[in-house]
Amino acid sequence: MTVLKEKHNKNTKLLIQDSITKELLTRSLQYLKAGYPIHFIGPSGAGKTSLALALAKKRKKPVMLIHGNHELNNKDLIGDFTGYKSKKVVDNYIRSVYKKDESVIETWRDGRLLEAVKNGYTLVYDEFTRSQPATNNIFLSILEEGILPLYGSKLTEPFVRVHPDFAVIFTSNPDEYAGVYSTQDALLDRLITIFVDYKDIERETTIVSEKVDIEKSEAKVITTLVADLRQECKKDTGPSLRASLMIAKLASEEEIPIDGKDQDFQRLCLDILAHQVSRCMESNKQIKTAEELVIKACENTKVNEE
Ligand SMILES: Nc1ncnc2c1ncn2[C@@H]1O[C@H](COP(=O)(O)OP(=O)(O)OP(=O)(O)O)[C@@H](O)[C@H]1O
Repeated sequence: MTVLKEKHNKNTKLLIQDSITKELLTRSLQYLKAGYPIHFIGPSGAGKTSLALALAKKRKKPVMLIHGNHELNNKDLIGDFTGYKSKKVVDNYIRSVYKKDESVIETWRDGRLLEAVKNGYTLVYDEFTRSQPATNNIFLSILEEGILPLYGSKLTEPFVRVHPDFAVIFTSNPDEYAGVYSTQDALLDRLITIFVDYKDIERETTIVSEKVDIEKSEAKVITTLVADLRQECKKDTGPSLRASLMIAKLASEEEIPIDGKDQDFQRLCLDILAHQVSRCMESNKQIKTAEELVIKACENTKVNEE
């Protein structure tokens, strides 16, 4: 017999604002208001993008989102000619007179950065160090001179003035992460860089229990287990809050008991955590060692009713 549990639809997109997060958002908003760009840097899954989006929302201006990647170029940022529009008028109203007027014009589409700069939007440039430093150079003129140069765009005006309401929030992973470029000092020098680290177990537990339909004591089992495994990894690597949220969501939806001794729960933890933990291992039996660590961490868990 299946017992149907009543599930509440929790908002998985919601940013849980504990006092530390609230204070950080308030400070950052003040810096933005004073005209300084914010840069959240920290390990994967620490909550930088969520913070950046929540901060952008607080400005109550339209938000433009750009994701860094090594193929991003000035055409994506400034804009490009997308094709041609032609117009032909043939006038043969009087039979003895034949008049033909033909014109072809190129059609231009603004890039995301140009649109944000012109209209005073809040730009969230997520993982900006995944774009090539040369691409990001354009931000030097925006932040220093308050202009967006229209390099190589064939447009008649050489630059666009930055709208006074324009603001930018960057996020990035530290330099040692795979696939990121080091940022030019000149750009970093113009940003207020705030380190966003993993949260402690209490804060992660509150987030997991607020976002997923499980008890706080159950959320704590998961976040403690994940934090224990994170200890096995070097600084800034290892499983994050994202892994805790995945385990909690799947256990809740699949009705898997949150019990470290339960085989289904162990299987779920292995699937979500073992590969990530194995990447931190130096032994030549990485995956096996990681799996053993995950099972050990599961078996060490205890549910305390709160
Ligand atoms: N304060 C919070 N409240 C609710 N959820 C949060 C909070 N902080 C982080 N999360 C959740 O944790 C997960 C990871 O957050 P996010 O994507 O913002 O991390 P990130 O630091 O940008 O990671 P990456 O560097 O991998 O892009 C997301 O599912 C996000 O919803």
